[in-house]
Amino acid sequence: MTLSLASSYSPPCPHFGLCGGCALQHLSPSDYRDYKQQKILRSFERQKISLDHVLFDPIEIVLPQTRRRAVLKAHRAAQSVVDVGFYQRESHKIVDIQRCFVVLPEIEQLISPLRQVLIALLPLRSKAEIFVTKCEQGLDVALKRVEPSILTLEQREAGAQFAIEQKLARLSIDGEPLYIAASPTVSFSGFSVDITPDSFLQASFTSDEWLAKKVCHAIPPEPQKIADLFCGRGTLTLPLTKLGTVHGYEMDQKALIALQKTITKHHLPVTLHHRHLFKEPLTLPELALFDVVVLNPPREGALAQIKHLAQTQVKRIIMVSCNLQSCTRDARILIDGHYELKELYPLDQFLWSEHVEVVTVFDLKG
Ligand SMILES: C[S@@+](CC[C@H](N)C(=O)[O-])C[C@H]1O[C@@H](n2cnc3c(N)ncnc32)[C@H](O)[C@@H]1O
Repeated sequence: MTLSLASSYSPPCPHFGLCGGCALQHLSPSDYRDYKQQKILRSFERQKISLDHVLFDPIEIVLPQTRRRAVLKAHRAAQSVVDVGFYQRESHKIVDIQRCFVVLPEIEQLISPLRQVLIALLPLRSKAEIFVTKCEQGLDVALKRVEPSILTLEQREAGAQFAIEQKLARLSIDGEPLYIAASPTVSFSGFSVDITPDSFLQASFTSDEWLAKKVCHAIPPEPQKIADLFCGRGTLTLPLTKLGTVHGYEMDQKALIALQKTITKHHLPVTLHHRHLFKEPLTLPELALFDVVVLNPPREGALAQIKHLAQTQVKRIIMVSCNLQSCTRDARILIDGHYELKELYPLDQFLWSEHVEVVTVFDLKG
């Protein structure tokens, strides 16, 4: 399918075409679904991976107004003018937005008050980034690239006043909390985990639940010894504890400390390991200790780890990938090793973008 901005479907967002955020909003819902589905098929074809005998579900598309995090850009263009929004496509010019149809309504509603408070906080002609995350206690807002030491007492008071009026959970400025009403947490499968403004999180609560459901469903029924590689703050680790004992591997220390706090509080059967899995992937003897390996690497995939995994006898490998290119490359290596692809579940968690998330399930051959 060719993409053209002259498509007859009318995009809902008034900023479409200028804002770089939602490149595919001009496609009708059915064309959009076909486009994503074809994109997945083409990626697997490129690696000559047949999907003929694979359980391949139709793509699950998240609803608009469900994204729980936005990284907004701001620019104080004049004395009383602050632009707040996203970059234009292939540009560092900010589109000053009034509407955003992907984020949660409460994040959209914060944009206008944010614009007002930034008039007080941002020096003239300076720029900032604003991380807004929905947590269990409200919104966690972090301004970055604003030097906190140069803020006057009046500016700090304006910031705190804004946080109180908007009922924020926390407001921080370049890593320094200016106001904390409650320590922000996100709940995975009913377990609350501390977050920081730059924590890795899946795009929405729906994504957490959908991914956890697909991964848990692919775990065989008898109690399992499970490795969760690239475990982050436990989006998958915590739901997996209902199905066996889990070993989580991750290189982000802050994420591990937050997850350990939750594990200890609830006496969960999880052991965490601080590990750089690109430099030091799990070895064949280490992998032999597990019945199932779950991995959810960053965009570049997990080449070094996959090369080891392809040679193991682990019964099942479940891979959650956010990049079709690295996903299919790594799938090809597993298939050239001891594994066959059995199941493929796609998730469209970044609505109207080119991204696709996929869960793939591999079983040991024969
Ligand atoms: C796509 S996220 C998945 C996190 C978690 N599974 C989740 O669903 O929230 C990838 C994770 O891999 C971690 N990571 C990135 N590079 C890594 C490496 N070389 N070794 C170990 N962990 C790494 C990141 O810190 C991040 O938590």
